[in-house]
Amino acid sequence: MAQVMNVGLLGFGTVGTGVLEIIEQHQDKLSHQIGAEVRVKKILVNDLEKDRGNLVKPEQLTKNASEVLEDDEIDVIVEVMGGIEEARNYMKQALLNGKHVITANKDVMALYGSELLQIANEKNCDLFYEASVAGGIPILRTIVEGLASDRITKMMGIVNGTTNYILTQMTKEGRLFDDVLKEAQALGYAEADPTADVEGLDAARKIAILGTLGFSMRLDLDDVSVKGITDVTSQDLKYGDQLGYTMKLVGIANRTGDKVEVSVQPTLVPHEHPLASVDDEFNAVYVYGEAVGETMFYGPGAGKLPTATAVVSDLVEVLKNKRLGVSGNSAVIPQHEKKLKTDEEIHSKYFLRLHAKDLPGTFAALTALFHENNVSLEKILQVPLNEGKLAEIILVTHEVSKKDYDILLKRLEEEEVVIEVKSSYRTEGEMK
Ligand SMILES: NC(=O)C1=CN([C@@H]2O[C@H](COP(=O)(O)OP(=O)(O)OC[C@H]3O[C@@H](n4cnc5c(N)ncnc54)[C@H](OP(=O)(O)O)[C@@H]3O)[C@@H](O)[C@H]2O)C=CC1
Ligand SMILES: N[C@@H](CC=O)C(=O)O
Repeated sequence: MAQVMNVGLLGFGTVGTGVLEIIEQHQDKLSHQIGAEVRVKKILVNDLEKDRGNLVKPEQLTKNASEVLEDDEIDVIVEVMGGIEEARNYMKQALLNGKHVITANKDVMALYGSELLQIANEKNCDLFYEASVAGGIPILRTIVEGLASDRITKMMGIVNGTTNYILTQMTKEGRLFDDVLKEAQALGYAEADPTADVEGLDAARKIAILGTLGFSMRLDLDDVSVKGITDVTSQDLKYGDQLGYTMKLVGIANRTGDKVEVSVQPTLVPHEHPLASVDDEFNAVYVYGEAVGETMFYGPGAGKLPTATAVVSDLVEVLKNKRLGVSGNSAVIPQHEKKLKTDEEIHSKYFLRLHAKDLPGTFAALTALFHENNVSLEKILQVPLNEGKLAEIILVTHEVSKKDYDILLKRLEEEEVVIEVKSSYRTEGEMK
């Protein structure tokens, strides 16, 4: 009789139902790869009364976590319930009980990944989390295994499907932020609380995970400077486009020498850069390695089946390791001490939009300020507003240190001819 591998699911929402569907529909391929039948034995949910069609038998569902975590017949726990403290505790408990764990939870991995990985190592268990970054793109395995021989110096990623969907629909269809967000929620892309998506926190968690693995340096969420897309306006998108840029929420992790910078912000990417054409819920991660040069990985970053594919592929890896009697976490223990760049060491170009009095001398005053603060200009666009009483001025700088740029911004806000600094964005990805 064929061997059976029992799986316990924590959560049966968008991703959880996808996991069950893939296990059932791809059973032939899975059992061929691992030499055993994969069976979902027990599923933890919140609400036993919820209509789940005929996807599961009522006896598979429970509200009692111990029925999943303490079941000796269950070999692997798949955590797809989301949230932080409860999910962390369940994963911890599962590992302490000697069970392998797979999770799609970037919130927990960004905050408590090192604690959980340590327990996994002590207990000789696997802890895999491929689905936690960029949904269906196998980016973590690519960084840890595919590029193991290289020294990665830069990663730039569109790693949040919800915000990419919103920005794409605002840019291409002229739709309103709130309407598109509702649609992204209905499509299952957004987090239970979409604030984490639109405020950039979800992307920050993912870039912290990517940076930790890519630079082999433990990067915490607090190390990531974060700005979301809630202040981005249709005017910003329009003027960005006129100057040759597309707006994206970009996570950046870059390393110079032994120092790194990790950040997430709305960023203007040149139209010709490959990241500019990554639309809707799709994600992409651009990775630069000293030996390999430029690479880019593209695919669906959210949604039921793409995310579940990553989860079930982790499951196959766990079950293969189990048969071989090995565990696979050692490659992810950071090797380097954390060293973060200062604002003087972070360099970028910036897009700046301001309203100024339309008077003789306005430009002289502005350019004097730029000169005093070591900022030189690459592009300028001026649009008259309010019958010529006001000028909308859009500028793109050459590369400047974050320190000098922040001082310039402050000085601009105090300058008499400036009525308001409307917006300011980093621009990244100039093609060499
Ligand atoms: N959706 C996506 O595209 C992606 C999601 N992820 C991550 O995957 C995880 C799951 O996301 P998703 O499937 O969208 O979430 P959903 O909200 O769709 O599903 C959550 C599931 O977990 C159950 N659940 C939640 N809290 C508890 C609890 N305290 N006790 C018991 N059961 C609980 C819910 O039960 P009930 O059904 O009874 O309500 C539901 O079945 C999250 O960590 C998310 O960040 C990662 C990549 C992409
Ligand atoms: N809310 C997330 C889901 C996947 O991680 C996103 O929009 O990318």
